[in-house]
Amino acid sequence: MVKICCIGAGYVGGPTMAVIALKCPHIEVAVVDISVPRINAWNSDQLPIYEPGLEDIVKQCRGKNLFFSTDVEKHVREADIVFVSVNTPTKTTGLGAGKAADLTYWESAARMIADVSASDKIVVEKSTVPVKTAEAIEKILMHNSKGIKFQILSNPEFLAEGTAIADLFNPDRVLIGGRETPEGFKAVQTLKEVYANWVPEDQIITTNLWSAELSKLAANAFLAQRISSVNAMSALCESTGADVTQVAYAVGTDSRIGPKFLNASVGFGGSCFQKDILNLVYICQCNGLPEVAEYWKQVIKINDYQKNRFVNRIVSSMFNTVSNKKVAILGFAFKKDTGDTRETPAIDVCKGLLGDKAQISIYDPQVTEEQIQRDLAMKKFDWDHPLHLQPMSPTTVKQVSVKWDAYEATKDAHAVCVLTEWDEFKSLDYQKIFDNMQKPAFIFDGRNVLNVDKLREIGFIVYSIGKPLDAWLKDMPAFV
Ligand SMILES: NC(=O)c1ccc[n+]([C@@H]2O[C@H](COP(=O)([O-])OP(=O)(O)OC[C@H]3O[C@@H](n4cnc5c(N)ncnc54)[C@H](O)[C@@H]3O)[C@@H](O)[C@H]2O)c1
Ligand SMILES: O=c1ccn([C@@H]2O[C@H](COP(=O)(O)OP(=O)(O)O[C@H]3O[C@H](CO)[C@@H](O)[C@H](O)[C@H]3O)[C@@H](O)[C@H]2O)c(=O)[nH]1
Repeated sequence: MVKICCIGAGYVGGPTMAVIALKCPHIEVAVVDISVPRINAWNSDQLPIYEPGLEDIVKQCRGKNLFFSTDVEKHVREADIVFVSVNTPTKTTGLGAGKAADLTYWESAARMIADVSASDKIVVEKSTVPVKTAEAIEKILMHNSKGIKFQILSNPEFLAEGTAIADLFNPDRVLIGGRETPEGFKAVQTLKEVYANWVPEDQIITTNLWSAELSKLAANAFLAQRISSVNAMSALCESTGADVTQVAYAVGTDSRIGPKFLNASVGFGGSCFQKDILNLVYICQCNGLPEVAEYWKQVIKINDYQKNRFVNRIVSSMFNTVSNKKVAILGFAFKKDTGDTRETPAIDVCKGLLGDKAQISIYDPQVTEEQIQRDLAMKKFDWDHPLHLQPMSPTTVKQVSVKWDAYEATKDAHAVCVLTEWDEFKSLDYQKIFDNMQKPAFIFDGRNVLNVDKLREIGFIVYSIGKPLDAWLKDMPAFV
C-alpha cells in the first residue's frame, strides 16, 4: 500500500489529505503536526477548522486510511510521499522583514525528513514558497541524506477557503512541477497517478519546478489584482455617481475579462493574497526588477487604501467622530463560510475605529470572542506561526464586546458595518434593528450585500461601497 504523510495539519494539509484519503482508498494517509491541540481536534468531533463538507469526509475516512498524529518522525519514516504543508509566514525581522517568506518551519521539516528517512522518498512542496525554494530544500535533503534519494516536487494548492472541498473535488487544474531528469519525470508521474484517481488527466498540468512555484504566486497576484482594480474603480464610482456593480457587470461580460472576482469590497483578506504578493515583490527586488516589484506592490497599497477609505467614510459621516459611539460590526471572518480571520479586513477596520475611540460590538456566526480579542491584540504577521508559538497577549481590548446574535450586537448602536458577506445578514429584520438603534442610524455595507433602497425606506443613512452616495454622505466633509 502506498503511504502518504503530510506535515502540517492546517487549512491546506487537513482538507487536502482528507480528500486524497476519500478518493484513494488504496492509499494510507497520515497527517502529522507539532501542535498537540490541533491533532487532538482532528481526532475529535470538533474539527479545528470549519469548512463545508469536511466533517463528513473526515468521519468516513478517519481510522480507516486517514490518520492524524503528532508522531511526526514515525509517519515520515514510513511514507513513500511526504507532503509539506507548514506555515510560510512573512518575515518580521532581519533581511527582507515585512516582505520575504520566513522558511524556518519548512527548513526544520526538511532537516527532520533528512534525519529520519531510511528509504527513498518524494518530497512535495504543498506550502506556498518563493520560487527556487526547491533548490534550497534539495540541498538540505541531499546534504544529510546518507545515500537516500529524494525527489522534490512542487504541487501548489489552489483551494479557496469556504469552498475547499468543492475545489479539491473539482479543481480547475492540479499543477505538478519537477526536475527535468528521468528520476524527476518518474516522481511527477507517481504524484500524477494519485490525483488521476479523480481528476481528469488533461487537467493535471506538469511543468518544471520553478514554473510551478512561480505559478502559485502569479495566480494569487492576478486574483488580488482584480479585486484591487475593481476597488480602485469603486472610489471613482462614488465620486462620479456610477455604480460599481453595474460597471463590474459591464466589464465582466467581456469574455476576455470574465465575470468572476470582480466584487468590490472593503478589501481582500485571508492568509494568502497579501503575504504572497509581498513575497513576489521581494523576489522581484532581489532579482533586480524594481519596476516589476512596484507594479505588484500597488495591489497591496490599493487594498490598504480601501480599508482606510472605509474607516474614514464611517468617521466623517458620523460628524467626524465616533468617540464613545457604539458601532456594531456584522462579520469578522475574512469571507463567508469560514471561521478564519487571518488578515481579515475587519481587523484593520476595527483598529481604525478604536483609534477614534469607538465602542465596538461584534457578531460573527463562526468566530469566537477569544479569537477576535487575539486578532485585535496581535502584531502584524504574528498570526502566521504555529498556534503554540504565537505570542499570547494578556490584555483584552476593553472597548470591544462580542455577541452571539446580530440583534444584540446592533442594539443601541449608532452605526452598523457589514464586513463579511454571510448570507444570514441579507435576511435580518432591519426594521427591528433600526427601531433599536440610536438616530440617525447609519449602515456601512462593506460587501454590497444589503438592499440599499429598502434600508433607505426604513430610514437608515446607507453607505455601500462604490454606489451612488446618500445625500447625507455627499454633504459631509471630504476626507483623504
Ligand atoms: N489557507 C489556504 O487557503 C491556503 C491555500 C493554498 C496554499 N496555502 C499555503 O499552504 C501553507 C499552509 O497554510 P495553512 O493555511 O494550512 O496554514 P496553517 O497554519 O493552518 O497550518 C500549518 C500547520 O503546520 C504546522 N507546522 C509548522 N511547522 C511544523 C513542523 N516543523 N512539523 C510539523 N508541523 C508543523 C503548524 O502547527 C500548523 O498546524 C502556507 O504556505 C500557505 O501559504 C494556504
Ligand atoms: O470579488 C471578490 C473576491 C474575493 N474578495 C475577497 O478576497 C479575499 C480572498 O478570497 P478568496 O480568494 O475567495 O479566498 P482565499 O481562501 O484567500 O483563496 C485565495 O488564496 C488561496 C491561498 O493561496 C488560493 O489557494 C486561492 O486560489 C485564492 O482564491 C476575501 O477577503 C474575499 O472577501 C473580494 O473582495 N472580491
